[in-house]
Amino acid sequence: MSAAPSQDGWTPSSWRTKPFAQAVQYPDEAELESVLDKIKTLPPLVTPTEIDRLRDQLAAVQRNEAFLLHAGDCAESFDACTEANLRNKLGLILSVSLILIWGARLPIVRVARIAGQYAKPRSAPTEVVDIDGVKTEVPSFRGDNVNGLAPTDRTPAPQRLLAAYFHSAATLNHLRALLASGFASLGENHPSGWSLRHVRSKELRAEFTAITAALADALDFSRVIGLPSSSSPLDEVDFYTSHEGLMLGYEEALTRPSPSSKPRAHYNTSAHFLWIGDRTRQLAGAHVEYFRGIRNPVGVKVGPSMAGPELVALLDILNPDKEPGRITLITRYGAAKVETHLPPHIAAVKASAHPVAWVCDPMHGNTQTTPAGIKTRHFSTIVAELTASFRIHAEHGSRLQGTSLEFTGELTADGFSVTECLGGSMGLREDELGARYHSFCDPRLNFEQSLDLAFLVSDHLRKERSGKERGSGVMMLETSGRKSIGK
Ligand SMILES: O=C[C@H](O)[C@H](O)COP(=O)(O)O
Ligand SMILES: C=C(OP(=O)(O)O)C(=O)O
Ligand SMILES: [Mn+2]
Repeated sequence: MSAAPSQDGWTPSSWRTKPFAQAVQYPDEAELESVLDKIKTLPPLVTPTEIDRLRDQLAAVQRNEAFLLHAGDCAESFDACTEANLRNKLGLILSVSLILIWGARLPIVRVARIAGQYAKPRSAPTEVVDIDGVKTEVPSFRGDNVNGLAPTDRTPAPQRLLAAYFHSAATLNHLRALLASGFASLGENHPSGWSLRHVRSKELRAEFTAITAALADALDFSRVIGLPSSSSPLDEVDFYTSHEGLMLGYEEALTRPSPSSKPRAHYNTSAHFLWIGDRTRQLAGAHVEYFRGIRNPVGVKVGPSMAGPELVALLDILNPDKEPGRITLITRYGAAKVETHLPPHIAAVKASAHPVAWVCDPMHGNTQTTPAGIKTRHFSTIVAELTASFRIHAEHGSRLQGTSLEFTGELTADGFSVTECLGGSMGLREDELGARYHSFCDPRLNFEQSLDLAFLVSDHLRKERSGKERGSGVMMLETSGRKSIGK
């Protein structure tokens, strides 16, 4: 167990005296406190040992010895917590990480937005919806742990926090069981659960199969010549969970002192990694106060409204001891703004000598609404921000060390992927968005689009490794996806 940094005045509840952005107003505060008291008695979902291991691995990301894949749903829902969905989601994150390993020849640190990603900050506190033909203003949907998606179910209900705990526990239990049963194995037990049976593109299937076959071959070769190795880069796979730390009452209830460290360190045991959203990162606010005291590695969303000095002030509060592995900066400016905002942020952080992992979230700055009122993102814009981020880091003597994506491996019963983002190799069109739009909040890349993106990033990392790319040109900017991966 690692030593705790000094925490002057911090307690798991010291956030309660600070201004709270995106606050949820419960009609019955006493009921809320009684639900939180119950959660305080429930067992932790993850352990300090796992959390410390992730922090060490993120320190390796900061040293460019690993690459971070942070990905999953914008908002999980209780109803989507099914065996099929969890297999498909785990399958996608493992597939994408294999593709990245192939190109980068680096370990991929997998941190999923799963097993607790239920709360959503919103741009507007209310929205106008149609209820029985009448335009009615109702509170916005804030995620399954706050209120219901149905317009008539928008009153925040404390019992939903308890339901979130149990859905997180069920999710985590199933993921751990799948991984312990060889779900990630590339060997003979390779389950079809994360094969690409449903992917209709022959090209995608062939590329992925070639990679897994080559990896299996390499592993076989190491075995024959007697190198110690596991049977797969994904055996005994490290897989971590994360969510936005928004509902601080819930986070406090799962914040537990580690028995073995002196002074006592507090761990948020609801997930390995938590992040502060772009809407709740006020220096004097409740979220920053809470986050500064926990030992977990912390993500910070960095949007276009963040000023350089403010970013450094935030780092000073969250990581006063400049501890490696503690802070991951997740930049999300939008393709049109990255050029303006990323360079000064790189310069400010460099000058401060704060160790950080730089990660690009190419999703949240690139949301658009179609004329039909559907929230979507275009694959090409996502690629554009990611491309620019790789290049800008290289031009400024820095390095992009990971990516944060909203994607899902979720399939319909008849084996079709969701239709929420435009473009990609399947060339998804605006008039097709309605077909299988299942997201409760932001549009996610579907299985095929996620593989498209993985091949692009993998190819970039491969070229960079072999010295063919020096940070310019990088990934191609096609609206319809990739050409073919490099050999
Ligand atoms: O996931 C991020 C935010 O919660 C989301 O983008 C907000 O969406 P909104 O602008 O529709 O409120
Ligand atoms: C709310 C999110 O993003 P941001 O805070 O960057 O808008 C998110 O990642 O779901
Ligand atoms: Mn989102």
